[in-house]
Order: sequence, then structure tokens, then C-alpha cells
Amino acid sequence: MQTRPVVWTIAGSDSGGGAGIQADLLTFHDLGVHGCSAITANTAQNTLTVAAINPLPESALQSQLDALLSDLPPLAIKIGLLANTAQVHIVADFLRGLRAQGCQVPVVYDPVAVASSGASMTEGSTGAAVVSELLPLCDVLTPNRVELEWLASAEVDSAGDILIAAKKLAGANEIALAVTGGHFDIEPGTTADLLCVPGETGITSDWLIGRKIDTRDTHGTGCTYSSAVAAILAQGYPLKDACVVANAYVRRGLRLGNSSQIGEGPGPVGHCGWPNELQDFPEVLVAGSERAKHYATFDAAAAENYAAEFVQPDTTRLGLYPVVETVEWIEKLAREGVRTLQLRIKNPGDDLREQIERAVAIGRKFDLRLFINDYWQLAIECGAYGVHLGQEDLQAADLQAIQRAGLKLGISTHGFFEMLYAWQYRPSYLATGAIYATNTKDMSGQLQGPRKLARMATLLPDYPLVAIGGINVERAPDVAASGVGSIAVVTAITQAPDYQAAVTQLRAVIE
Ligand SMILES: Cc1ncc(COP(=O)(O)OP(=O)(O)O)c(N)n1
Ligand SMILES: Cc1nc(C(=O)O)sc1CCOP(=O)(O)O
Ligand SMILES: [Mg+2]
Repeated sequence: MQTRPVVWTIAGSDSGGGAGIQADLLTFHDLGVHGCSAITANTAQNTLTVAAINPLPESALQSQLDALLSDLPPLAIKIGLLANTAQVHIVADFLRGLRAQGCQVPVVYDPVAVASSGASMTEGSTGAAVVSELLPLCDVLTPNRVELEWLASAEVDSAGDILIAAKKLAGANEIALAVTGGHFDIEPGTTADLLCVPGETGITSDWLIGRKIDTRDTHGTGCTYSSAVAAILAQGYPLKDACVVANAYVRRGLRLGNSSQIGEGPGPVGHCGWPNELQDFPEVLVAGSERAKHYATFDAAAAENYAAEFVQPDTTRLGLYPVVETVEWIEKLAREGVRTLQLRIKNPGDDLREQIERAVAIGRKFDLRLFINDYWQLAIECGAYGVHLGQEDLQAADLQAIQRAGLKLGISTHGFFEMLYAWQYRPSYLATGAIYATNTKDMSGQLQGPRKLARMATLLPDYPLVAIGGINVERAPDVAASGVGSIAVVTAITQAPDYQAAVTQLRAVIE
């Protein structure tokens, strides 16, 4: 039995049951974590109005935090409504204490300041305390339009405005921002979240775009989103993955939640379980696509190389897929009946072209699906079956040339975010890794595990998916159970005491 990760919410109670603590706990439960709460205010609300904000005394907030810490330490913390400056101080002091004890859990702050009805939820001076004291202690900020304007002290209307305000806040506080897009109207019929993440090479920004869902029942979407981010981070997912899954969770709740029977006003967003349908997930905007023009991120140079819809292989189940570094291995494995193979030469000599030519010739002779890793120009020139590219290679490679030449294209991905990004290219297959720890390549920080793999695989049930990284004969059944149709391996074959036996065993599992 796995223990449920503990996640806290420090937020206000919504007596109407649609937002605040109530939405947070529903979200936590739905996404598989145990929720604890420290209540900051008892708000008197129904679906029509916020009748009163009744902040709890400082001692009441402090005692909840202390009680939780002594027995239920968190793996992530979500912060919502802080009703006044005193509460900001208490929470900031508490977080400083946690950090001083070495507790580095992610803190997600949803800066609830104004209700969707327009009612102010906090005392006037709270904003300044939030910016100076709290933001530097948080990891992720999830403002909507009004909240972004509140914290950035600027009017934010267009895509360009959102980018400027979000990057400013992210840079000033070394904090990631997930700006939720429900209140913006950038492109008709769509909503777009902006994700800004500070990193070693500066702040990356990505737009997550989805179809607008026609529903009145949107109460609690901000609370639900930020709680979902915290719950998913607590399960070890990286931030960008947590944000796309949380986005899908809310969109699923908007699509399926039906609370029109509750109250006279807008009802709550639904809580409908882990999102497992692609239709709820956002598109990750590609800078070279026409669409990027709407979002102030169009890159003309990237557009020259961008292409989508690559030739599909003859089957969605590519089976056993050995990745090897010599032509000799290609031939040996072809003779064993392996049909999908990759030539991955990481230390090329002067004879690189010759190696690729020979591999392509063997591929033709044995009717292989032979992919060339990295060297897409040589792959085109030698008439290979396909090329395999990593995420970074997508910016540099001429995808239009690969497509024109009719080569298949495989793309590496490491988690939900990259999978959705790569999906914008509609490649011939998507590879996901590293499923387990591997000595072949440094994949630390990018391990997916079979459970997450299965969650990813359900999004594209009829698409060629490949799992890679640390897979061997013992682990292969768990990987195959995820639903992928192909297992890529290096050492399980090239370092097997008996490679022929390894091929037979692995094929028996996946084919
Ligand atoms: C099937 C398959 N999946 C992933 C990879 C990794 O490709 P990439 O990210 O380009 O990294 P390198 O292999 O070049 O180190 C792969 N080769 N094959
Ligand atoms: C080359 C490679 N790419 C990975 C990814 O996750 O993108 S994992 C990996 C190494 C796979 O080797 P082995 O089967 O020996 O673990
Ligand atoms: Mg590569």
C-alpha cells in the first residue's frame, strides 16, 4: 500500500461549498492526496453573493498550522485567501520557519483577492504585504486576470500585456507563474493559460490553449486549479506537468460537472477524477505555428522549419525497439526478426555517412523500420525510413525537409508537458522516458515510472507510443500493461549475457 501524500490548504471556507477550502479538499481527494486545512476566514457565501468575510483571529490560524506540522507534515502547500496583513505575516513567518528546518516542499499561492462577483475579499493593505513578504517564499503563483493586475499594479488586457506582467513578477520573485486564462479573450472560442518558469537560462513562457467550455458553473475554478497543481506536485510531477494536468482537471470539471440544480447563481466546477481524455488537455503553443501570432510569441525563423502531420508507420504497435550504436548490431537483430530499430551513434568517426548508408541498406534488405537518431540531414540523404529527434532538436532540425522527403519522425518526450508539445507536430511516434533509472544516459529528474506512463498512454490510445529508459525483461510486463505498443531498450539487449534470449523474452511481452 502506498501512503497518500499529505497536502495542506491554507485558505478560506466557502459556506456555499463551491470554492475555498471545500473545493480544495474535493480536489485533493479526487487526485489521490490527503488534504489538511488551516482556515483563514469563514466566508458567508452562496451561489449569488459573498455576504460576509469573517477572518479568523491570528491565534486560530497559528494553532491550526502548528497542530498540522506536529503530526501531518506536508508534501505540498496551497495558499488561498489571506484576509488581512496579519495573516500574511503569520503565513510568511510559518513558511520561513519551515524553510529554516530544511522543509523545501512546493508552495502554490492562489492570490485570491476579489470574488468573481467583484467583491473584495481582503483588506486594502494586504497586497503590499503579499508582494514584499509572501511571494519570495512561494514557488508557484496562479493568478487570474484580476489577481495579476492586483499584484503587477498594471492593467493587463492583451497577450503581450500578460507576458510582460507575468515575466516581471516571475523575475522579481524567482517564482513560477501560471496565469489562468478564463477572464481573457485573446482568441474567440478559446481560453489560454500562460506558464512562466524561471530557470538557469532565463524565464521560459508557454501558452496552454484550450477550447472555451460553454457553462455557467465556473465557481471555484481558481481554487480547484491551484489545489490540483499542489496535489500533483506532491506526487513528484515536475511543475509544467502539474500545470497541464491541473488545467485538464479543471476543464474536465467544467465539461462534465453539472451543478445547475444547485442554487440560483453560477454553480461550482465539477470534480470528476484524474483527467484521462485528450480533449480536456490544452494545446501547448508552438512558436513556429500560425496560431502563435495571436499570442505575441510568433517566431518567424521557427516557422520556416515547422511542420506537422508526418507519415504514420504501418502499425501503431512498433513492438520491440532496440536502440543500438553499430551497424553490426542492426544486422544481428534484424536476423533475429526484430522489425523496429534505431541507429544511435553518439561518438561518430569520419565514416558516419558510410555507417548510415550501410544501416539503411540493411534496413531495406530486411524491411526494417530503421530510425536514425540525431543526423536528420544524413538520414534524408541516405533515404532512411525515419529519424528520431529529441525536444531540443525540434528547434534546430528542418522538419519541413524531413516531411518533404517522406521520412517518418519519432520524438522523445519526458512527461505530460513535452508530450503535449510534441503532439503539436503529429509525429510518426512519440517516445516517453525515462521510465526507470538508466545508466545509459543521465536522465535524473526525468523519471516517469509505469503509473505515470499509463496515465499518459490513456490520452493517445490509438497512436504509436514508445516507452524507453531502464526497461529490462523483468520490468517489461509493467511497461506493456501501460498500453504502449513499443518498448525501446539499449542495455537490456546490448549488455545481455544472451542477447538472442533477451530478444525472444522481450518480444514475447510486447508483441
Ligand atoms: C525511442 C527513443 N526514445 C528516446 C530517445 C532519446 O532521444 P534524444 O532525446 O534525442 O536523446 P539521445 O538519444 O540523442 O541521447 C531515443 N534515442 N530513442
Ligand atoms: C537513450 C535514452 N533516451 C531516454 C529518454 O528517456 O529519452 S532513456 C535512454 C536510455 C535507454 O537506455 P537503457 O535501455 O539502457 O536504459
Ligand atoms: Mg537525439
